[in-house]
Amino acid sequence: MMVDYQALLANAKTARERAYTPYSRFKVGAAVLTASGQIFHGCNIENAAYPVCLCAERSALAAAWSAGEIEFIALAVVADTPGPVAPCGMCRQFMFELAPDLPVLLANLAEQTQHTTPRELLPSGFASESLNHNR
Ligand SMILES: O=c1ccn([C@H]2C[C@H](O)[C@@H](CO)O2)c(=O)[nH]1
Ligand SMILES: [Zn+2]
Repeated sequence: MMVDYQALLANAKTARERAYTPYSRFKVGAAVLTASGQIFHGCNIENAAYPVCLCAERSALAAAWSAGEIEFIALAVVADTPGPVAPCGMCRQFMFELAPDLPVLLANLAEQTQHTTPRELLPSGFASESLNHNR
């Protein structure tokens, strides 16, 4: 499937506007294109108990997955950062599990971009094959 990254990034920017960030004031948006051609949005949703905060990347992938859209084509993430936004470690692990080779577009509002994948973002990532119960 040909991916319209400009459109995906525009969706991520729209999602970013919906972020709930009373604590950090740092808004992040994400958009994932699935095999059916649908786009699912994600934004960060914070909490007074800080560790409960949900990132935009996990929000978007969970929205798609919960809708039964488990085949991801591409993911865009955007924030108001000096360069392309850098996903947190938890999101890197989360993305690595569900879609290690998913094309990921990291961007900022000025549309400085970086194309990458979860595998590239999390070298030597922990995966289910590492678990004892598989041996
Ligand atoms: O890639 C990122 C980086 C940070 N955040 C969120 C978590 C928290 O709500 C805020 C500040 O870290 O930004 C994301 O959603 N995605
Ligand atoms: Zn994160």
